[in-house]
Amino acid sequence: MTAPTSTEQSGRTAKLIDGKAMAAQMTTEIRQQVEQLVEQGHELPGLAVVLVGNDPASEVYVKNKAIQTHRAGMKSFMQMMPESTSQEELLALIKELNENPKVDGILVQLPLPPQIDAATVTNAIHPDKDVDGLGEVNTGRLALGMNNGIVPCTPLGCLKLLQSVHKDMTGLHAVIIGASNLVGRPMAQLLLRENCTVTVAHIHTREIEKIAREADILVVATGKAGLVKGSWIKPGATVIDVGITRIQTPEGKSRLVGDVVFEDACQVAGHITPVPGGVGPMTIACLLHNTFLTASRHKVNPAD
Ligand SMILES: Nc1nc(=O)c2c([nH]1)NC[C@@H]1CN(c3ccc(C(=O)N[C@@H](CCC(=O)O)C(=O)O)cc3)C=[N+]21
Repeated sequence: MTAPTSTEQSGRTAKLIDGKAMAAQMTTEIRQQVEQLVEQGHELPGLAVVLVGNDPASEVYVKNKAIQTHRAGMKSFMQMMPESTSQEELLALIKELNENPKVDGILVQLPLPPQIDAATVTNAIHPDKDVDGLGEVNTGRLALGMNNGIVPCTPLGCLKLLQSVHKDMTGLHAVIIGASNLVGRPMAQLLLRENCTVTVAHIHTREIEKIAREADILVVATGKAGLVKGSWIKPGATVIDVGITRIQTPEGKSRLVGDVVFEDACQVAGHITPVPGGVGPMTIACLLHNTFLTASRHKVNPAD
């Protein structure tokens, strides 16, 4: 890459990390693996997605997951439940899905209505069908550095995006902004496993801008649109933007933005993921990957 000269006006220096293309490639590979499994006489892998309530954004995501599941040649089971569903009713459904041999993976779309405790529900999913990797067993395996667990989809997608830029992350300083169970914490575990020096910054962190600027790898997962400005980024850093917020434009339309001010960050970063087209599609591709993984374990090595 040639360095931009001072005469270049809006010299976008950052290279885009194309999550959409990587996800499409992964989906094609999974489809081929599914075909091999079927040729060996096994049934199609099946993914059950449970949606409670009718949040329009969640409905879009869940439908998208079903479309991608079919694209990978796998079976999808959609379970829509009303907003008023009790925790007992949801737990009863999960028990049924745990026992159903056609179901290899179970995902309960978050967030859940207030009468339902997300942790209780997540832990009710059998660890071998926990394709979100959010239950205690798979969380524990990741924390212990074991490689027989299921890794949560979004952090796994972020890792694959990072690996497309960095062959070896040993010794790099990775700063993660956001400490959620869904993204920040498992991301920290994965980057530790890659021999990074890991800092997790969160809502109580002091001098967060200064810490962010020390990052060779900056993963932002706060859900706060435009939190990270260009000035927060070390020149040449790799930036992974996990946030997705739908905002209204002055023209009365809506568009998706990330947690990073994209245009500004492009002037400073070395590599950056766009929103949309970055982490989102990789999250779904990793869900398909996890479903294929659990299906192979159920079907090919049922004793393991
Ligand atoms: N149990 C559970 N597991 C999840 O993995 C989970 C969840 N609950 N609840 C909600 C979040 C959100 N999430 C997304 C996945 C894909 C896109 C995605 O494909 N985004 C596209 C744009 C989609 C659009 O146009 O709206 C993109 O970024 O290019 C976005 C968001 C998974 N989540």
